Amino acid sequence: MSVLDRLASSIQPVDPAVARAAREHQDRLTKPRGSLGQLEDVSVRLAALAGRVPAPVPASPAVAVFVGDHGVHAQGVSPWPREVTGQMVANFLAGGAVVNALARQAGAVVAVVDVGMSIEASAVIGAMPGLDRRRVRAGTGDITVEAAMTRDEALAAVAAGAAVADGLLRDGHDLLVTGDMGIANTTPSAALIATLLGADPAVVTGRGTGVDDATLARKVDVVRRAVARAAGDGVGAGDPLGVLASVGGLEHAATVGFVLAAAAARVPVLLDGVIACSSALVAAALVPDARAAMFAGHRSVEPGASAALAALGLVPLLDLGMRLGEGSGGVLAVGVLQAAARVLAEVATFDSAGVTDKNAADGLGAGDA
Ligand SMILES: Cc1cc2ncn([C@H]3O[C@H](COP(=O)(O)O)[C@@H](O)[C@H]3O)c2cc1C
Ligand SMILES: O=C(O)c1cccnc1
Repeated sequence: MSVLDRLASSIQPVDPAVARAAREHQDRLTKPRGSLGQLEDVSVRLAALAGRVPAPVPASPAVAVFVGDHGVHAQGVSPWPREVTGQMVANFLAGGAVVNALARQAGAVVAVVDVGMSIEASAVIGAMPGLDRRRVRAGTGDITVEAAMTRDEALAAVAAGAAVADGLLRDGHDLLVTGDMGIANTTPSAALIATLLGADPAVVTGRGTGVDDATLARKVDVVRRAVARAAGDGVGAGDPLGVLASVGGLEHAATVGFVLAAAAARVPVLLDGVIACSSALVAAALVPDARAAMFAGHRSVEPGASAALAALGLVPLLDLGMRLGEGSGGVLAVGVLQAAARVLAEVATFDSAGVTDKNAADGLGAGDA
């Protein structure tokens, strides 16, 4: 049985009756119905995922930063050299990156996982204690001319990501967050989104680290060529694993496995930016019920992220104009997700607190207030 079959068979749909019970309980809390906006929806989704009302308040978050390099870097889609992938890995392990600071703020641990660093990137860091070494191959192929990786390599990276999630869950973590590092990885993210959604590359390709107009134009053309090359190889949206292998990245594949393993364990997984959103599209295409475990941490500035979130039916918890990756927008949303769960678990009801409930009398429904 392949890792995908195993994950798919262990992901069950949520029980709509639990979601209804959570919504009814939310509507009895001492506040005007709907006054907590999206927090109410998140609390209902968390309860449905947990299979009980209220859901437990996540107490131990963990972010996994999956690292990979990209052959398409040779096309000039990012101004940053590949070595930066490795240098940032050293920074993560030393606790000095943005994701480390935000994870400390959120009380989250940071796992750094090499699933696809290039030789150039790994050469700059040497032996790195603390790095979780699960490299499937040293960087992908240039997606404008060849598949990023083979299907077997994609499956191996999916398995690596799932194993990381399983390990974190075994260690007692109850909220997972996706993270990524890989210079040029916003390009395969756009290619995944364009292919899976049938979207125009010009609409879903963004500036990544902040490329100039000329580089953006080249990047759109690169994504267009990658999508066309994949189609020429007979790979289309109906074959999500094929799309992942053809135009994705190793950190994307690992993120797919990470998200699916969270869904299998009925544990919420906070998605970060465009790399995570493109990976989540693949995961949802493979196993639609996995969407129940997905929560969008934030709305990345990258246009592809919004396109993917809309297709997934996810509303981001934060919208701060961020465009970093690493898991930064995911860990920043940990407190919001915990707050949503805490409200449903701890706020008194009109009955228990002896507060007069005008909601029903006024005919106010959820969303009206
Ligand atoms: C110093 C530095 C830290 C980062 N942390 C995340 N990224 C982010 O930027 C990269 C993707 O953007 P592009 O496709 O334009 O190369 C990824 O490594 C992503 O994680 C970083 C990028 C840099 C340069
Ligand atoms: O959306 C993201 O996560 C992102 C955006 C720009 C560069 N790296 C990552």
